[in-house]
Amino acid sequence: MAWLSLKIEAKDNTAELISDSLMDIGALSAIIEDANAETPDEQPIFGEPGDPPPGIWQQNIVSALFDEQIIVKDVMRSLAKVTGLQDLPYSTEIIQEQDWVRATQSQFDPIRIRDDLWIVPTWHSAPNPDALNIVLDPGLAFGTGSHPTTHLCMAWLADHIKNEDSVLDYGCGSGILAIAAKKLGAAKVIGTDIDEQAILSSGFNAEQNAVDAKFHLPKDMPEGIYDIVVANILSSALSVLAPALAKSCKPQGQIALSGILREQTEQVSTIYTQWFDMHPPIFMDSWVLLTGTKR
Ligand SMILES: C[S@@+](CC[C@H](N)C(=O)[O-])C[C@H]1O[C@@H](n2cnc3c(N)ncnc32)[C@H](O)[C@@H]1O
Repeated sequence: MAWLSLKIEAKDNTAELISDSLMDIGALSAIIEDANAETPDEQPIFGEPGDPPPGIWQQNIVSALFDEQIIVKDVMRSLAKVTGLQDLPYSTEIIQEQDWVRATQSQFDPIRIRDDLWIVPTWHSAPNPDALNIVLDPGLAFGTGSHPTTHLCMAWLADHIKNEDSVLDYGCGSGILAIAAKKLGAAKVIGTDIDEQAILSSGFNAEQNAVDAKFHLPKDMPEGIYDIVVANILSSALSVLAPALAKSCKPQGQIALSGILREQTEQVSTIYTQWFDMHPPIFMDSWVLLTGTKR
């Protein structure tokens, strides 16, 4: 058995119309991807809950899967009729049946943060069984460890957590940073996220790693003040949350902030300087980690 993959180039204001229309025409699936993915022009979009729908990139590829027997010219003709869009550039490819589970799993290898700290998908054996291994399945919540911001936060936690520290993970996603914090020796770890799915995933992942960390929606958070506050959220949220995050950090405690693009370094750092002595930024690809000590 084989399928036909049809890829259509689309501008930002037509991608969704094309994708929906392809499903109406009989596609088995249709997805929208950044046409500049994995190039320097890639546009990072997190799609945070509560944001206006970020939707779509400026240049998109709409990828649809059809039965191999489909006549592509007919599909393109129907698409033009339904959408009013003529002469859309497209390409096709025949996809042979494969073991989809294995194909998906093969995209996720263990991720090395340091020699002694790894993120290991559940179906892999640990490359270094003596390391601190965080066992994680790529799930619905953000935080598989492959993103530079997660990597930056985790490496920083590994260098700074002391036994008996209390840690707040603000925007916990999959719970990866909270779990790392606990495995690195923190005495008490709490995570929060506005996304209910993230709270569920975090709890599940903590259990899978046999660590005791608690996760709550912001409205259910117990009062608390922490030695370390880590927040890997977008800079807009970090700016709004600054007074609350500062209040959650003990005097002489540390804050670690990421989700910030290089060009936003100055802007975010200036806000946090009100409460923290900020340290030199640490960069990875287009991203930055900002850290500071509470005065
Ligand atoms: C970039 S992910 C980080 C996930 C994980 N901590 C990591 O480092 O990989 C950001 C998370 O912050 C959450 N988030 C966004 N805005 C928030 C807010 N105002 N309060 C709490 N969580 C928020 C999102 O739902 C998302 O799960």
